[in-house]
Formats: sequence, C-alpha cells, structure tokens
Amino acid sequence: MADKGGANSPLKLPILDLSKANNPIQKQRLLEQLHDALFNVGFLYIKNHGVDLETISNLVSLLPALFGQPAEAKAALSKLNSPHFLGYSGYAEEITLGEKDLREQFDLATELPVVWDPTPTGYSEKGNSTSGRDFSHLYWRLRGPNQWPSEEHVPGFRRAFTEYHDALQALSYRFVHLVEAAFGIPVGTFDAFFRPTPVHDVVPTFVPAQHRVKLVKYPPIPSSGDGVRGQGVGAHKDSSGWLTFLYQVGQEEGLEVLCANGEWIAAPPVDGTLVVNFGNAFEAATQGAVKATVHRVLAPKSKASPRYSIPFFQGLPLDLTISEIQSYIPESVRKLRRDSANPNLQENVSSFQDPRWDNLGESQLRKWIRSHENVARKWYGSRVTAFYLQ
Ligand SMILES: O=C(O)CCC(=O)C(=O)O
Ligand SMILES: [Fe+2]
Repeated sequence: MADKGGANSPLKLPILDLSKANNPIQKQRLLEQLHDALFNVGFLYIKNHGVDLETISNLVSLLPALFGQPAEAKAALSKLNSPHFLGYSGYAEEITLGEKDLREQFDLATELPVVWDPTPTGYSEKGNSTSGRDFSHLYWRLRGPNQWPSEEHVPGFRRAFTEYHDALQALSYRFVHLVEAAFGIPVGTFDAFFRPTPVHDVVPTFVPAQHRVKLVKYPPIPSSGDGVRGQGVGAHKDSSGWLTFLYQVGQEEGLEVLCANGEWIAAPPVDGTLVVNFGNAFEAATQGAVKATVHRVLAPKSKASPRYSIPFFQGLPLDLTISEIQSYIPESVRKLRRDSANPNLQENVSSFQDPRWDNLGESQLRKWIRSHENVARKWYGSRVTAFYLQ
C-alpha cells in the first residue's frame, strides 16, 4: 500500500486531493492516483472534497445531544418501529460475524415515502411458488421515511442532517464521475443508478436511490486482560451501497483495514478528510477488480473519549441484478482483477455474489434481517426471517 508518512504512525493509505480535478494537468495525475487506489488499495482518503466545514460541524455538534437524549426518547425512535430498518439501535444491539457490536447508532436515509404495496403482487405469507418462496419484491419495503428526533430534544437536527445528506450526495455523484474517468469509461455511465426508477408493480411510482447514513457512537469500554480491544464493529464489507464516504469525528482512532497480505492497518482520523471505500455491489460489478475491502472498528479503550463516526452509503436501485450492474463495466476494467486467493480476506463476509440473492434489493433485505432479527420478525414475519437467516 502507498506510504504517505504521517507525523506519529505512518499513514499507509493514500490521500487524494480532489481540488486537482479543477486543473486539466493536475487532473490527469489525480486520475492516476485514483486508478491506483481503486485497483491496488481499495481504501482511500479524500481532501478538498468540497463539503463545507460548516455543514459538517453543524451536524457533528448535535451528536452529543442526539445520543444524550433521555432513554425513553431514544426508545421512541427505535428501529423496531420501522420496517425500513431506520431509527435507533441501542448499545450492542447489532450483530456482525455473530458477535455484538459495541456501539449505538441512528440509521437515517434519504427521506422517502413508503412505496411498498402489499397488494396485489407485493407479498403474501402463503406464497404462490412451488418452492414455497414468494417474497416478490418484498425488498421495496426497505424504502421509507426516517424517524426524526424531536425539536425539543435535538433542536435543528433535521435541517442539519438534510444539509449534510445533500452535500454528501452531491460529492458522491461528483466522485463517481472521477471513478468513471479513472476507469476510462464515459463520464455519466453510472448516472442511471441515481435517477428515479420505477417501483416494480407499483405504477406510476418512481423512487430515487436511497442513500443511508449512520450516526454512530462507540463508547469507551474496558480492554480485556490480554489487551484485546472490544469489537466496535466486526470485520465486514460494506453492503448498503455503491461507494461509502466516511467522516471520522474527532481524533479517536479505531478504524482498521485488512490488506491483501492479511495485515490490519490503521485508518486514523485525518483533519479535513473523508474516507472512501467500495461496497459489495462495486466489487461484484467489477468482478473483484475493485475490492470491497474488509474493515472493522476497535472500541475505544476504557480511558479514551467516545468515538463518533458518520458513514454515508451511496444507494442503488433495489431491482438491479448483478449481471445488469456488470454490463456497465467494460472488460478492460474487469480484467484488472488481482489474485485474491488469500484466505485472510474473509471472502465469506460478502453475500452479494451468492446467486441465491439475485438482486441488490434481496441482498440488502437479507443483510438487514441478519443484523436486526427482532425488527425482521416484527415486520417481515417468521417465515421470511427464517429464510434469510439460513
Ligand atoms: O465507524 C467507522 O469508522 C466505520 C463504520 C463502518 O465501517 C460501518 O458502519 O460500515
Ligand atoms: Fe463499514
């Protein structure tokens, strides 16, 4: 991996300066760096990304109040209220790799209305196929509105969040154009992913991509006697979208990235940057040429400050199938696939390329059901939950 030498521990991930995109000569260099980051690293930082500091600090400054709400106010925003898996999950309520994640979080998203229609072909408990499985497009139920904290408890939250969401959405679209340029494919190739698309069988409803944003708090926890730090979030590939743009709040470290040689390296907060990585769908689209790099977060040590972070997961249309996505990527890109036969890469974390979950919507529904089984049982029933837990 590239070595960009920081003051204390050397940073082993590249930092790309997006302001170079404004100058034709510098832009060429930027695209070369991006090409290297895409195909050889899979995790990078960006600076001069164009998101106003004020937009970031307006949201960040509300995080202590958001997480500091009375327990009843947080419980009233529980994900259990939401078939869209949007809302609050308490400390250690989420599971990754079969273990509790030592964090609490609010899941939010692009504000959308409910689009799922249970009749006539949306979903029936009985099913109509001989295989006994008819969850026809049930994943459209993932789309829907946020649960907003009250103005009384977190004044100005909705406005600050919406501004942040809109700024990150704009950045994410700009960045995807740079990725297209680095791939050598026409700029705008992936724009179709982000336009409103029809909802299957619900005419004439069109919905835009729904980006998901997590607001996360990792409280400090005692280290175990052997010095091993707790699982803030377990090793995973991002599965909620196309690209991820992560803002690390403050100076508390914990994020780590798994390199191709099996070594975990730190991805500490760097002032003025966002971290960018690629989701399962991106890896599947490029047939592994660009990796959805495995990463994890170690919980802060007992005497450390809480760590906050804000990942933005760029959404995709739920009806997209893997082969449709692949058809957007030329062979020239896919053939750049590196050898990934390293057992340490935990390829089993990814489910996207499993043909049983043939489109993005189903793959995502499965992921949400597996990480929040109680929400799944309440809204999707025991049959669907059992099916996706297999
Ligand atoms: O908190 C972080 O820095 C990363 C969180 C993360 O990887 C995730 O929620 O997918
Ligand atoms: Fe992640």
